[in-house]
Amino acid sequence: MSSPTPVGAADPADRADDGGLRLTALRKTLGGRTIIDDLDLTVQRGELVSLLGPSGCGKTTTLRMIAGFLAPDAGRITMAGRDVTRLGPDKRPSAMVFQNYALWPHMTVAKNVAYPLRLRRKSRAEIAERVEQVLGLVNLLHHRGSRPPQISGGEQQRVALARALVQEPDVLLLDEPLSNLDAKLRVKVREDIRDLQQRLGITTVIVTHDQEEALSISDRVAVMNQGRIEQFTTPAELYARPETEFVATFIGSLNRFDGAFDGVRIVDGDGVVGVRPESVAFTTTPRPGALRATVERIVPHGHFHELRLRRDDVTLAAYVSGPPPALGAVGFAAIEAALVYRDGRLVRQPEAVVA
Ligand SMILES: Nc1ncnc2c1ncn2[C@@H]1O[C@H](COP(=O)(O)OP(=O)(O)OP(=O)(O)O)[C@@H](O)[C@H]1O
Repeated sequence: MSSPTPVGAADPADRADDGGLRLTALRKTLGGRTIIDDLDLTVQRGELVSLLGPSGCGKTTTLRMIAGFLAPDAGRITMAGRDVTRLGPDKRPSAMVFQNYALWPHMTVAKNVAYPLRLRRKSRAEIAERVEQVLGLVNLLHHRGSRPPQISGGEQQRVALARALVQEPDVLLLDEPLSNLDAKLRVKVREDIRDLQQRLGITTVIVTHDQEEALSISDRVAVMNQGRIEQFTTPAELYARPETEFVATFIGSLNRFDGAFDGVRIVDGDGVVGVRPESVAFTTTPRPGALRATVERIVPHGHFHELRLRRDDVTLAAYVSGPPPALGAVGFAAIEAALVYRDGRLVRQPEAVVA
């Protein structure tokens, strides 16, 4: 028998909360459209979670609600076990790094970083000490007297990060933190962020539309689609067992066929079969169930090649390591594993087929 929870009593779910971040039944309507719909998400203390999804799926809206810049229409947000749903950004134990960094161009790096502490009326001595400490953490001590326009994009990003960290937040929020950096710097900065996040053990949520970025630095990834979370799991699990057709298509590359899979080949059926290019083996000798196909295109990717194979009106992407076959060569494409979806949901685990 259950009794109603008395008003003001702690929610049992909160007591189980280990101190991270919890979103419960979050909802937001903007311009007459439901942008976020009944969204639940639990981020453990010290965990790094990415919100990943296509443009317009509601990632930034979710992050802004977590930060307190946007009020949800319904639902609850707790941080470190405390309900913060009705608190403004400055009253929450969270700090945000904005996509455009939002630095004051006329202030020095040190003054930018000190800014949130000055707002909180910390003493001069404490401010000086904490600013030095955090500039050390992000390797920017030598730039403490520079102004943002005088330093590089990557350095500006570190100033923005330092300005968030100096607040010693329980929850660190980053909105597309790497989108303004060039490809090479992006990889370095994302590793730096991950490194720092792990060293400080800080609960972190990152918004990104870049799957490689999300998969490479996150403990878990929440894939969003049209205001909902499609799947929330580890990067490895997300890739190996995408639970919906949307996730399978969004993460990595996929050969997509209408039909069913009999363990060796695509057959008639009312589902969708997804085959990763690395699950297609291309050989010169026939194999049971393999499709005779021609190498129509070869794309080098450094340590592997991507082949486009054609048989009549069917094309198939395959990855091969080692020397690629010749263009126009005829061989046999065998499907070694497949993901099968019905009504958009995974119905069968990928399986290896021994020929
Ligand atoms: N103030 C607003 N009024 C009306 N619609 C809005 C408002 N703010 C955002 N939206 C809409 O809400 C949807 C989600 O926007 P949001 O910025 O959260 O998406 P996103 O996933 O972060 O996308 P992106 O990767 O492009 O930044 C979009 O369709 C957007 O047009």
